[in-house]
Amino acid sequence: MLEKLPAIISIRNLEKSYQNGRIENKVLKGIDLEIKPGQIIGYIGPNGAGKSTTVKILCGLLPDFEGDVEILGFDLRKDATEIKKHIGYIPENAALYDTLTPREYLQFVGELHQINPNTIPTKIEKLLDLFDMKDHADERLNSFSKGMRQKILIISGLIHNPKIIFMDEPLSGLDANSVIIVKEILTQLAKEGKTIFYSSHIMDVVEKISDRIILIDQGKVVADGSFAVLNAKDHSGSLEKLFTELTGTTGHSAKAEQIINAFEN
Ligand SMILES: Nc1ncnc2c1ncn2[C@@H]1O[C@H](COP(=O)(O)OP(=O)(O)OP(=O)(O)O)[C@@H](O)[C@H]1O
Repeated sequence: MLEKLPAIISIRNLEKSYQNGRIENKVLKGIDLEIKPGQIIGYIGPNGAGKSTTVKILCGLLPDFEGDVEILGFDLRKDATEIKKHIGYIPENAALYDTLTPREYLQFVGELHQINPNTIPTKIEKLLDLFDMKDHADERLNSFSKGMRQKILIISGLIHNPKIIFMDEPLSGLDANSVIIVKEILTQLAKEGKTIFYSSHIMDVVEKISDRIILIDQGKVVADGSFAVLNAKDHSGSLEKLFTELTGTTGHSAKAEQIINAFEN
């Protein structure tokens, strides 16, 4: 069934380099992916693997890349503005307008997305209530904790009902109840046909919510499949173990001991 659906995101030979002075740092070294609609894609990899770079490219924030990307049938190079209408981006941290209140900020974001201004307040009210933020609706954002800011960021990424939601470590700073709510929201959104591209280091969440897990290391895809399929190949038992086996970072207790020794001696 899923095989027959056209890809909602199609990535061919994606490459990206950063120039650090005279030195070129090639971060993505040929990523090929076809992503079908209505799935939660867990995008994982070690620090510096190129996850945020991929997400930023797909959201049209880094136009300088090699390869071809099509999103919703639009060419990312030519039609980034059209694509941006249909996607939501929830980064780990983002600059919010600190002097605004959540109500003002979300109204502004809603209007940028050209939602009918009369319907935005009802939407905001509902979303703030769901995230337990109603009591803070008229306080300035500069007084908010990290988790409270993250909730506003999540709402602002979803307010225009995007078809594809890109999330880069979105649970950062959220308390246990909020994490459960966001996990539930993502599952529901995928059931409604939304596609979620979810990049994170929190392995147990990725393992639980993802229909498909893509592991990248040093700019290349090193594993791709559902957890059940990947686990059947590897028999690691958990995504965390699979991650460490495939990215070659074992011997953690010896490393911890070396670090402690380095401080003590
Ligand atoms: N603006 C930039 N200028 C130069 N180099 C960059 C820039 N952004 C990222 N890099 C480099 O690109 C590589 C990949 O970074 P990226 O943020 O995509 O990794 P990541 O997989 O998201 O890592 P993490 O898990 O630590 O967030 C790193 O080596 C990083 O130093």
